[in-house]
Amino acid sequence: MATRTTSAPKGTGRGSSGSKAGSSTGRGTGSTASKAARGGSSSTARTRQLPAVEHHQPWLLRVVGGAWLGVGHLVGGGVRRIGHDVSDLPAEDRRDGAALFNLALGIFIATFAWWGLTGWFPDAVYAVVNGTFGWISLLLPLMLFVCAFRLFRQPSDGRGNNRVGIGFLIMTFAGCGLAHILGGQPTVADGFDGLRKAGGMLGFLAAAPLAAIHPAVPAGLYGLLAFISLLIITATPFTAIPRRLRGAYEHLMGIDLMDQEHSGDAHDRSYLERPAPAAPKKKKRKLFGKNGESEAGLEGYVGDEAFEHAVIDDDEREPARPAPGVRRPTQAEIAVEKIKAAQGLGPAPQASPPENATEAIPLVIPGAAAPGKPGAAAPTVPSNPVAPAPPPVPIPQRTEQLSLAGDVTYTLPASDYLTPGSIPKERTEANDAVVAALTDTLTQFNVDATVTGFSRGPTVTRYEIELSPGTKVERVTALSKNISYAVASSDVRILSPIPGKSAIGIEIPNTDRETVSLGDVLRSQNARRTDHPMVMGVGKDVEGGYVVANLAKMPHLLVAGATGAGKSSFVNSMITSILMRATPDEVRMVMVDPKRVELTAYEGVPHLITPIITNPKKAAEALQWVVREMDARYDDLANYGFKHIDDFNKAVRAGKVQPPVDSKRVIRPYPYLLVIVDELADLMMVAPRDVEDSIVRITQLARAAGIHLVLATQRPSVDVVTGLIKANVPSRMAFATSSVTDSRVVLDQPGAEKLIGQGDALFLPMGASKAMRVQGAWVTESEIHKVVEHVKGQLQATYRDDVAAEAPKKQIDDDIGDDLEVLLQATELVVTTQFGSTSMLQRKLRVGFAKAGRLMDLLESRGVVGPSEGSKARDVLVKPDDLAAVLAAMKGQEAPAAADSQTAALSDNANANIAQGGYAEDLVAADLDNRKQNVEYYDGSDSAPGGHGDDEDGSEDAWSLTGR
Ligand SMILES: Nc1ncnc2c1ncn2[C@@H]1O[C@H](COP(=O)(O)OP(=O)(O)OP(=O)(O)O)[C@@H](O)[C@H]1O
Repeated sequence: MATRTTSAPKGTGRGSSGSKAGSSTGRGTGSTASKAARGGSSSTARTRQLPAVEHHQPWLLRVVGGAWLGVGHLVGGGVRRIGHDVSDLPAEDRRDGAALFNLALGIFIATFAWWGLTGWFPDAVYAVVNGTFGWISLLLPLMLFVCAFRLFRQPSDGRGNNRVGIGFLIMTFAGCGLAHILGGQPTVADGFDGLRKAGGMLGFLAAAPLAAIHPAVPAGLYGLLAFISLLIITATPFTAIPRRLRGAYEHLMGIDLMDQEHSGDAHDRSYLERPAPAAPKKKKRKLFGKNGESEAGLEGYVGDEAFEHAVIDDDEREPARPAPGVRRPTQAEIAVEKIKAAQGLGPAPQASPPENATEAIPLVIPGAAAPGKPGAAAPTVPSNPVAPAPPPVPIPQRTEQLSLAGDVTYTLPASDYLTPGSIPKERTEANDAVVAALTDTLTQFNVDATVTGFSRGPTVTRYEIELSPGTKVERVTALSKNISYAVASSDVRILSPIPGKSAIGIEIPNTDRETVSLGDVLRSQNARRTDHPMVMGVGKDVEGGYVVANLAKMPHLLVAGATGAGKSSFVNSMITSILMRATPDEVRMVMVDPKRVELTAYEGVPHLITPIITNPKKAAEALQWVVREMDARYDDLANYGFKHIDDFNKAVRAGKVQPPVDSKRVIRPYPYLLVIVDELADLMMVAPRDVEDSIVRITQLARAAGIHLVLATQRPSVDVVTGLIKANVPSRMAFATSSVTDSRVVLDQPGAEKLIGQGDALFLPMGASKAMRVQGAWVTESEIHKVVEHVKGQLQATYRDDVAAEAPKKQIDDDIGDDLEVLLQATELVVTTQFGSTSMLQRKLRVGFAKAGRLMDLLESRGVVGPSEGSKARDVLVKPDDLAAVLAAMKGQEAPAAADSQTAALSDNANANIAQGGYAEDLVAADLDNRKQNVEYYDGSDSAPGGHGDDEDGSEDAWSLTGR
């Protein structure tokens, strides 16, 4: 009390606040902690008082204190470097003074208890210590060393340190009692020597009164107490004892290693060490390997994969908390089961054999009482232990992909270009304070619910609340404003329930956010689980797990958020991920950056197919080029009978795709094509119809062609992200939006408006029902520069000049050339028969296959027929009645008056064709030229190449695009 009176701010006239503080402290740890959580004035006042206290310290004390701390920091620095390095602990979190004290005391006691140092001073202290604790004093240095080690390395884990300290105290007490019984129950009358050889004075006082009843009473009681203290120190709940014992046994016997070999780790190791391919049976099954191809070779197709999803799963992540009475098997148990199964001794392991135990590891919070259960301690369980930052193991180099087409050797960037991030904190005092504040709030409002744990992510911590039976969920959700008030944060988000758990989640921003480095995400087990070139590091989720996703499976992504929310940083992480993992032969990119600044760093990387496009008009044209590229790829897929480009590529690599006889075409695997638009709004302003049409066309079909769109915008309004675009872009990444309306546009649900910006995002990959909160991966400018310099040093960019070039406006006649006559005949034939078949043109007009295909393309571009539909005949869009008008328009004559409407309809058709799959009139020439530039023209014999001569749409066979 005296301290509080002196430390209250002087002369501020706030005597009442001082006394209020006094009373609140009197309520115990919980309320003090809740005040800390509320931060603001109380904590500020407290920090302000400190210098005043220090000022009044005598100088000698300050010098000695400073020296002590100096030595503490020195020793602490060394201890923190041992094993798993935690040397970058923030200075304000350290407790080196207290740790050094424990260490010094331990050494001091050890000098005489262990090493028998004599002298008047050690003898005197020995007499005191040994007289008090008996031979248990031998163990004291050990306990003090453990405490010192924890305080040096985990000073912020206050509750954990207290737990260990309390455990040791109980253990000492119980040990002395036991030692007294085992030492023959000496009495004081027998002399102190007898007491010293037993449990000392403490043991005598603890055990003698009970021994009067029967010696078995203190023996049993203190034996039990010693056992309990062991559980407290090791944070082992009763229910987990068998599991821990088995775990320890298996660890000692080396069974855990076998377990790893049998499970995911083996895959990772094999990844690094590249064992001979002859031992796949023990490997975890990996369905899709490089370029999404099946490891099983050509037998597997992309379409074999059920429940496809974009996020690379974290097998090691704790699954949902098991229902009461059901326990998940441990890794070790699974290993044992597997071994038994392999030996024919038992069935293969089940995913979750029911057993009567739970997994929770309660950590007791002193003073934090569970609501509705007065006096009961609320256990706090980090529901999902935070994954430590992955050790800086280099991202494995994929040697098999290092040679590019044309015998170019390509080395992927070294993983140390991306620096490791800060070590994640598992739990800080702020977390404990929030737990106390939440508990207080629930108690105040008489809600029968308990804060059962929390998981700390980089940006927010999710606290879990479990309701007592009969308590309504609404009773907690209705408290959202009170909770915000109690924790002094307006960004509280309530999840009811946490997906996969019977618990309510309350997400509260961390006062000490952590940066998620892209390097760490790409080095994580999840990222190393696959070497698919389209995998990107997304960030870290609320449970501290690394989120890694495959862009090819999204298959298109909308990134939206207010300015400064972190979109561009996300796009940077995405591009850098690709540059780190993929060669230009595997992934090519088209970057559209109307803002002109965001993506300039990537100019010149060999993955680009065209220089970065900054002009919105050209960007719209580039999208149309993508449509054409997609169509060309589809033609190949249709001609060679594949449904997905991965399967086609696989067949090409296996030499199973041969170009048509007489063709000079060299068929190469198609790279994935990633089209990144950094500001969609700018494009939509210039050419909304064209852009929307192209996007819709690409998004509807491009997945199988290996073409993927990423559309970013800071204006997620309905005029930018139109209904059509939304319907076709299934994956969403929402950064903080300025309104709930914007959140609904992006995610179809509210939530993004509650995000706290700077990389805090809700990720909704295709197929997921609930958005996942992630802190986006962060990559610095200098890291980007290093990576870009490296890849530019490997290979020069070779741009295609037709992507964003002005589409040449050719005259119709030029386009048709000498073929006008035959085109007119073809038109007549198709319109009168209402049958859009290339083979028919070939037969009736007696033209070669290639020419029939070209005529069909011209008819499509002029809106006479619809787009190719594989082997089916094309739709005929012109009625026989309108034939005259169409023919006149083709000849360049004025359309007959009666046919005016048809001419208009014709041009409408042509426009509509853009959306439906055809090309606008003025793009046709570019398209054809484009194909000619990149293809070997199959100068057709009458039979279709590649054995597809009977296809109705055989024209498509005549044009073969050379894979780049
Ligand atoms: N993942 C992240 N981790 C840490 N900080 C981030 C992250 N993402 C963004 N930031 C911080 O937020 C700032 C703004 O981010 P960014 O430029 O990506 O926003 P934006 O949404 O692209 O904004 P604009 O639309 O105005 O370009 C960055 O400079 C950085 O300081």
